[in-house]
Amino acid sequence: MDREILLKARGVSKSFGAVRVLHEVSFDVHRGEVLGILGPNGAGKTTLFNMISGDMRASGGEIQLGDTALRGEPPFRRCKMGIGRTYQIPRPYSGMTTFENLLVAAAFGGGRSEKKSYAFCAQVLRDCELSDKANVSAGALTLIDRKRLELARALASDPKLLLLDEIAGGLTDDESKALVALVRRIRDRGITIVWIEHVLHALMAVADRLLVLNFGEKIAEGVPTEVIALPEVQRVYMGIEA
Ligand SMILES: Nc1ncnc2c1ncn2[C@@H]1O[C@H](COP(=O)(O)OP(=O)(O)OP(=O)(O)O)[C@@H](O)[C@H]1O
Repeated sequence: MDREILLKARGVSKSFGAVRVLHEVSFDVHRGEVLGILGPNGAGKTTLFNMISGDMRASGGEIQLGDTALRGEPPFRRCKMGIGRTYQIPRPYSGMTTFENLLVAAAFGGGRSEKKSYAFCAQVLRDCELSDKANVSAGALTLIDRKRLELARALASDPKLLLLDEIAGGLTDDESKALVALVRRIRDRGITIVWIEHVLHALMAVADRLLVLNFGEKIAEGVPTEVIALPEVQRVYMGIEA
């Protein structure tokens, strides 16, 4: 695998008042990989995404995309720099059609003429198997299609780095397999992915490496099969006493 570092996080911390939710978390994301993030509820996973996307300001530490420090950059600038993300609670414009939602996201990511945006969004729709829902109002989509749309919206901003926040929950086995196949296709197109997911088998099917958080601290990082076999990971994540 190419070991070039696309995202570098060093000592990232976040507190809400006296409550510390992330403590000195450091890791690298290599270009072209899928890094899975595991951790029990409240471990700080989404907060970590908020630090990367700029939705929240870190209390300490540094994050770099390539050679560029992200400190002080607002979310829309980070999006234009190539960071796309999904949200645990999807945020489509429900009154707009699927295609219109993508056009808005593409305009936010920027850099394309209107004509090129149309062609690009049509391609993203095809990739995400949503072409036949292009003119359906986002509010009327089924769960799997809402998840596809959330992913498609992030892709429409043309990211180098895609942050996926729990997109596999609540799906049937077949739907979750289809989602895993889609994540693989996105990775194969050269987009680097960080995926927070509780659905372990989905994550294990595609992640190149895993990082585990517990109480805001990194407790493990490495090859997925080795990481999930660690006694501490078994204890905190799977509730298994070693
Ligand atoms: N805006 C906020 N104000 C205060 N506390 C917050 C805020 N956002 C998150 N927290 C707290 O920070 C901790 C970490 O939350 P976070 O959502 O990052 O966890 P998570 O690992 O993503 O959990 P889950 O798997 O349940 O989504 C939790 O205790 C949460 O209550």
